[in-house]
Amino acid sequence: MILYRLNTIGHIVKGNSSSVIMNQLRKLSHLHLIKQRAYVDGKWVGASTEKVFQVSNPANGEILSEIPDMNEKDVEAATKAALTAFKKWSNIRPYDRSKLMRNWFDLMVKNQETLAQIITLEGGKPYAESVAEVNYGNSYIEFYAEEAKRINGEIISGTQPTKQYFVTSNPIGVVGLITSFNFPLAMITRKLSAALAAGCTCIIKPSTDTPLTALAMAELAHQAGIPKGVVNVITGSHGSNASIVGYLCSNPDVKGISFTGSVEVGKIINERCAPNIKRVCLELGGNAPFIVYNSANVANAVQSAISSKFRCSGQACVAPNRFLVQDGIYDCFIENLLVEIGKLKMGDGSHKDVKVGPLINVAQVEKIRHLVEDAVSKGANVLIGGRKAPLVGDLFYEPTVITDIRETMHIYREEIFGPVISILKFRTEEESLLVANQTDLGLAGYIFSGDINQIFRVSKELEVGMVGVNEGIISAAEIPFGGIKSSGIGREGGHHGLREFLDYKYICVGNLN
Ligand SMILES: NC(=O)c1ccc[n+]([C@@H]2O[C@H](COP(=O)([O-])OP(=O)(O)OC[C@H]3O[C@@H](n4cnc5c(N)ncnc54)[C@H](O)[C@@H]3O)[C@@H](O)[C@H]2O)c1
Ligand SMILES: N[C@@H](CC=O)C(=O)O
Repeated sequence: MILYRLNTIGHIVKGNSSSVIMNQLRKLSHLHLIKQRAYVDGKWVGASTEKVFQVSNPANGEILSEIPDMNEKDVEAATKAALTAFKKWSNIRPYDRSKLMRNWFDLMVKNQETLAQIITLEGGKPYAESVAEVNYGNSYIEFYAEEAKRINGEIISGTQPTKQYFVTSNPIGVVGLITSFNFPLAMITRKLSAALAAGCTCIIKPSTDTPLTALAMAELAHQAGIPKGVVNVITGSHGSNASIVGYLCSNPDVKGISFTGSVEVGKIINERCAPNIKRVCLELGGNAPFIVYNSANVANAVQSAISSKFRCSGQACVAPNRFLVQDGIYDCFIENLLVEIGKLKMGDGSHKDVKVGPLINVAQVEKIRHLVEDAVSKGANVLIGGRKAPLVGDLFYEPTVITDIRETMHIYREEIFGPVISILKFRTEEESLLVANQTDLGLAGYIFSGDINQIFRVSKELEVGMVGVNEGIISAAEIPFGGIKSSGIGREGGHHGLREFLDYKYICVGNLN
């Protein structure tokens, strides 16, 4: 029998190894971007303790890889590397930063199929969605490679004739980028590309559930010629997250933290960063209303509901959470919705025709189960689904529609993050706004209406950072993505996203004649 082991740069080679899962490595060895090491200072490294943790495929539980379970000592090494690299990276010509980012973009495009396969393997989303994520994620690299050349200062016209005021834009320094499992590529490129363009160096801490995509991206950044120490990826198990992230938040050499994840962890990060007055950008959870008014095009509203709700099995921060449907079209909307849901095939995302993959882990499945059971116990009606799908796999939950949602139910206020459509009927526009805004969260909101006056009125009143009008997919590299209320602080994407990684410096030249 041929045995395989990892060489010092994390590639699979023939030889003896006791720590890796041989069958899986053999099966995956054609995916040359699957790594078993973290990436620090331009090198592929293990944890200082040599501890590892397993990454598995949520569709079938198969172990995909074992990767380093790092600790504070490992993060310290990454921080030192990023600090050393910052001196050079922040001072090279923006055109040179742009060129290196463009090289990275080209390699990401060239390897898009392998990247998409890795996303499906570790995250479970249907392959077509993974390809869409790679394209979407790459668009941030392309966008910010161009923006890197346009980070300009200002000359301000003053009232005092003997003084001239200048403002320069400068990178804030080393930054920690901590990301969620659900978009393992795009949530990183959205942060990393803006940070690199601004001249910052980075320590990336990908989700414990989906670190392989991040490591594959690091390999391509390495091949693109991005200098050592500029991009570092550290990995950790669920048990190590608090200490790894805690170190990044409290080390004064790390000047900013950009976090994408739950409100719960976002609050911890905000608290940990406060003593050092550290810059934070928090992209947190949502509770999006999806309001369908009587004048809406129902066919469009139904198609948009399907595409925005079932993307990543409902595990998207901007996924609609509460469907508010006006009484005049309520029956018609539901009838059409059920027909479309009946067409959705559930299964392993690597199989053709699968539209709904697994949830990421047992905790997520249990959360959905509890939310639906609580709603049903308080009077909600299940029209379709409403249960786990053990015959498909342990982490599958059936696409579900429940109606008669009330304020007392947990599902009314909490982010569902699963394939469950919860519906309320309303009569007046005033009532719809009252319900839509009755939440602490304010990420996205959707309006379906044929009345232009209503569209402007409701867009203005919705307490959210982003509004989709007659449209369920609103993300793009060039727009400011982010929320208000407890959904976060700051924006990612567009020229706005650069500001999270820049400081202004005002220079006054005085005593001029
Ligand atoms: N607003 C946005 O742009 C956006 C985008 C994607 C996801 N999200 C939100 O992310 C959440 C789902 O993602 P998730 O389950 O990966 O979130 P999460 O908060 O559990 O994890 C996010 C990151 O923090 C790490 N982490 C987990 N527990 C930690 C702890 N105690 N201390 C320090 N770090 C910890 C994780 O490993 C991961 O890297 C949802 O609420 C979703 O709405 C928001
Ligand atoms: N789906 C969002 C990320 C949140 O999950 C996006 O489109 O960027």
